[in-house]
Amino acid sequence: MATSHERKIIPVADPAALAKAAAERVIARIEQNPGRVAVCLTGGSSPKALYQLLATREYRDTIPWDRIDWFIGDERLVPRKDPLHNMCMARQAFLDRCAPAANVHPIATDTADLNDPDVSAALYENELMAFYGAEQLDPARPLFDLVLMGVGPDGHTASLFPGYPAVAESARWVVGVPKANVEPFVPRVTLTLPTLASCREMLFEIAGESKRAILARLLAGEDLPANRARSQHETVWLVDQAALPEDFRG
Ligand SMILES: O=C(O)[C@H](O)[C@@H](O)[C@H](O)[C@H](O)COP(=O)(O)O
Repeated sequence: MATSHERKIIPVADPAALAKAAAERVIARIEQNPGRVAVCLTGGSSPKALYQLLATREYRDTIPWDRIDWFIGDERLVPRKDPLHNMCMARQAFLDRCAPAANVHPIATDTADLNDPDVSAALYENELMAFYGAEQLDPARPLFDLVLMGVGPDGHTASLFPGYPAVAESARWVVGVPKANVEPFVPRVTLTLPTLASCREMLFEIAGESKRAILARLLAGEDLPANRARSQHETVWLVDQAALPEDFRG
């Protein structure tokens, strides 16, 4: 049953504990769906430890790789082998060693229209719709089992930056963003809030002292994209002690 817009905050000790807690949630989500599982990954530095953990023997041997499809919530418009490319990071951290190539769904960035994020967005929207088997999202049938997310210093999540039109987009599944609000200032492609919301669980990983200031603003309820991003079902924030503002520390 949908818990709609509630959000659960789970404090953990440090980045290692956070990666482990996230890995356990990934496994639990996979186990809850005996069919084809869809996971939407995120970029940035925060999820790297989780990705590397999933490739270790302990997790790798228990994950049914054949029935999991891996998508990405946003992409930077750089060549697909550039270290700044989000799916490239995920590939290097675990997918290339673990997942069948056909189950990995990157956003195309190596086209002749490399500088046109709208072209990449339209291609990915078509791919998501084909995977889902419909052009309208049905709240009773989420697109993703799990969506991973991070938070940027300005309160962005995916490539949904404060005040940008992409944040208000309600019809399109994927949109182009001509310029990012933070480094790298390259064009981006991002799934929109309704698309990201179409999941059984949205899982944020927030760690480190550098996140404390923005986390305080978010917890105070400021209207920022990371606060608007909610699953139609379950939303969980894993937060380590260094990121937690004093009032919230255990
Ligand atoms: O492409 C991106 O940059 C991301 O998907 C972005 O939304 C990221 O999750 C946050 O900026 C947090 O980034 P860090 O994990 O590097 O702090």
